[in-house]
Amino acid sequence: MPFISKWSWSPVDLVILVLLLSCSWVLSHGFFNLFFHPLCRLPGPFFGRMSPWPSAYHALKGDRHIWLENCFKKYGNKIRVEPNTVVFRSPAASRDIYGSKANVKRARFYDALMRKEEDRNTITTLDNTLHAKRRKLLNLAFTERSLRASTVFMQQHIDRWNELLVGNDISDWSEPRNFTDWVDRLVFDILGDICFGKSFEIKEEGNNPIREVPHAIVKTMRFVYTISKSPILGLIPWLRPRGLSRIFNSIRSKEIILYDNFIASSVKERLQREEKSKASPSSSTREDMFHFLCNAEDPDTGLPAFSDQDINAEAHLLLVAGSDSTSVTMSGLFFYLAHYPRVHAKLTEEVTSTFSTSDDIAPGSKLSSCKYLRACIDEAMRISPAGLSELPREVLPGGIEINGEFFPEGTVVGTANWTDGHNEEVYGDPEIFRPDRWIPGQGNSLEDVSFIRAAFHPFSMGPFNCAGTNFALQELMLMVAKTVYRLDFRPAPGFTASEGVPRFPLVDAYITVRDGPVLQFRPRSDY
Ligand code: HEM
Repeated sequence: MPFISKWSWSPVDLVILVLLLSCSWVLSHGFFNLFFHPLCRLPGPFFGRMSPWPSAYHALKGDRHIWLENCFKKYGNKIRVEPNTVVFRSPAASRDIYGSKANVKRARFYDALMRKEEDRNTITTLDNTLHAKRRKLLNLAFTERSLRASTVFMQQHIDRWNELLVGNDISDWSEPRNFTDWVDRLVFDILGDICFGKSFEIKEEGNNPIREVPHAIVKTMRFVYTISKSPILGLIPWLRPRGLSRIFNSIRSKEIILYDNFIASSVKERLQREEKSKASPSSSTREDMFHFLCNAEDPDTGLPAFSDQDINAEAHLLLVAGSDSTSVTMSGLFFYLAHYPRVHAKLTEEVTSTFSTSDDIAPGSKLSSCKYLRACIDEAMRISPAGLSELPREVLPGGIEINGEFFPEGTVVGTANWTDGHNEEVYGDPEIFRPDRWIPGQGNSLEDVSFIRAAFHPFSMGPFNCAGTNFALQELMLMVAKTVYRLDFRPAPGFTASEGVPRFPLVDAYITVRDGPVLQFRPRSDY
């Protein structure tokens, strides 16, 4: 066959051919994205409009939120940061995208959060109807009754944590404490107790391999976030049953394996206890979140709403969604309190004048009357938000109007908590930690406060908003009030923020990654 021998390829020829084909694919796609894509007229960084790689690069670096901020400065309040993604910085756009009537669903990004199909839970259910059904059932774990039942566990953990923060020598400042690590442990223990009726006990001294789990979650999220911003995203659902799940499984760190096993065994144990208490109704039932999930019934069939596999998947969601978000708010708040002594003093004054002892601090009208405490928490969620970049939503058939402009089906849209919270047009002095901005009469009119409140959505809004909002706010109010009542704290020597306006450094990985502040604690002198 002279024809074939004439056309035989050497390995070098093949490599060159593959390279040429790849280059022409990338260039023709880039060319299309720049000049013929339906969004081609929108402003944004040149390479971002051409391909998703700049976005993936900043996701890898962890500074995607800062990149968005710089793009807004350069191109205005609407930017095309990826060929098919438009991010906005305006309160009206937030309402259009996340409001209850928005014609959107969660974007494919959420698919990347699952290792395998069986891990699908409420946040990764992309179909709106299925999500609504699942969310209605998940809400059963967040009723007033379950919140009340969880209060006592929260208080016990916080009381113990305060003791540990001070250490043995109460007459002097404690050893320097990396507050992020310490608060991660507290929040994990509370969630373990409330979700499974079993605390992880990682805040206690001694060896506990689960203690590494919060770090392992961060590592996993940084990896997943980069993948989710790369062109590989679209292939994930196809690749998952074709080997990707196996690869993800095999590269799990030992801490994540340990954590997965821990959740699986806790879920199993907790299910058995629930069965037992059903069998002997006279025994006391622990009304943790798990109890409500186990007993949820599908309204259509009357059968248990969640399979054991579903409960396992929801348990993972509750632990990740409930831990990092609360923890970053605490770390941000304590960083700013340590660097703004007047704010710290005003907060302490409010809490100590409201309660006669730290043990009296409990949910109720007195705690709700602490307006400055709530303002400090809001200010922390504005300046160090949980989730820095956009929560991506995909436009459904029929398109959507955002700020009066039409966007077609398939466009990915969003607003980013970090750039929203640092918007000078809304906050005037966004770099300053100023809780007073949330309280009318402290140099602000009622209109000023209503204006910023209307632009502030730390828990998102609409059908995909945070299921744990009330739980999180109660937990935060208790943790902050008890800690400032009992303890004094300061930046450890050598750990004060450098010159200029202090800013708590944050890394974007869909969740907010943080480190520090490094603080020292001691009992308050008049405590
Ligand atoms: C300061 C604390 C918290 C903040 C700022 C926060 C914020 C958020 C946000 C912005 C979302 C939407 C995420 C997205 O669409 O990608 C969300 C979802 C969620 N959060 Fe929270 N969260 C906090 C604490 C908690 C806690 C303590 C729990 C539970 C124990 C929780 C459970 C959930 C769940 C289950 C979802 C998914 C809801 C759904 O898909 O329908 N969160 N949270």
